[in-house]
Amino acid sequence: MAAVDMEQLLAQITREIEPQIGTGSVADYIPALAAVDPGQFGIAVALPNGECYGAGDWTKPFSLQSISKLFTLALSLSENDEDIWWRVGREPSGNAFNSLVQLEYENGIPRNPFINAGALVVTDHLAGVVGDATEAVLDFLRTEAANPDIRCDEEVAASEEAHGDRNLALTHFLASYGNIHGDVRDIVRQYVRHCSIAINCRDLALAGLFLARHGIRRDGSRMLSHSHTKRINAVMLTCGTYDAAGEFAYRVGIPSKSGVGGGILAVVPERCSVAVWGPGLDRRGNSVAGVAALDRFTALTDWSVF
Ligand SMILES: NC(=O)CC[C@H](N)C(=O)O
Repeated sequence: MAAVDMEQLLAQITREIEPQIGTGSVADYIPALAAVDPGQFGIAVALPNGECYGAGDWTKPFSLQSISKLFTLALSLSENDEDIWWRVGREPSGNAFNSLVQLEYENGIPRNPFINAGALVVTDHLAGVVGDATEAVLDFLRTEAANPDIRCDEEVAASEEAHGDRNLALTHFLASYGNIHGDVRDIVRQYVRHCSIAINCRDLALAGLFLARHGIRRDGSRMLSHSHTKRINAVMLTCGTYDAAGEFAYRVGIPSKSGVGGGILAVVPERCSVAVWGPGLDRRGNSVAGVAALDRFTALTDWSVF
């Protein structure tokens, strides 16, 4: 698709979903996120050659939140290290992202890396390899987006840590099964800090391009094998939008990972990565305007994995 077409397409999508912007409710269990103006919306598309197009508030930073789970998983697998799959599964949970109930009857092995329990285990695993999982994610995002200014929003991190009983409970519970190897408080802190990274749609789309390029990074080096990339995309499709993944696949049809900051990173293998942001969430925790925009994007381009 020619450059000018992509710009027109994104402007058209932004116009079409206008009635959805500002609907839904902002995440209020993290007080710093509750203060975000819900009437914002941005979309960016990055092409495999590195060109990037956007519309709306696409250069305005928002809280990465659960989308960071995608980067911790990719970084964990990047050493050709499959050990993580002994500690976390690959099945949709059918439960809320921060649910505790499944963990006990599944003996401390979280269903997948994209629910909080699974991401806490992945953070612990990555920390064991690289030392600090947050720094590893920041370094990756800065390099792929060519933006050294990407930072953790310390106010969001402090707010989340101050209201972090559930994540602490999950981590202690995982530790009781031997599925956390580091210090519980330190792992929760690293997890909260990579969730609290502030990023805009442009930088996020660029950082997600490796998934559209079968594991190749911005500088041409290979981060993941073709097969590992395909598998991450598969887990995104089946588990990336919490317990709405079935409906999301039906409506949108491309691998995606959402976060309660209202962002969604989506991938069309070989064609593009797309980042959308709208802070108003539906009851499952996915951005209302973001899902609507991706729905229009795949309908208008006819790009889908199906
Ligand atoms: N689904 C999300 O985006 C949740 C991430 C958030 N940091 C939490 O742990 O609750």
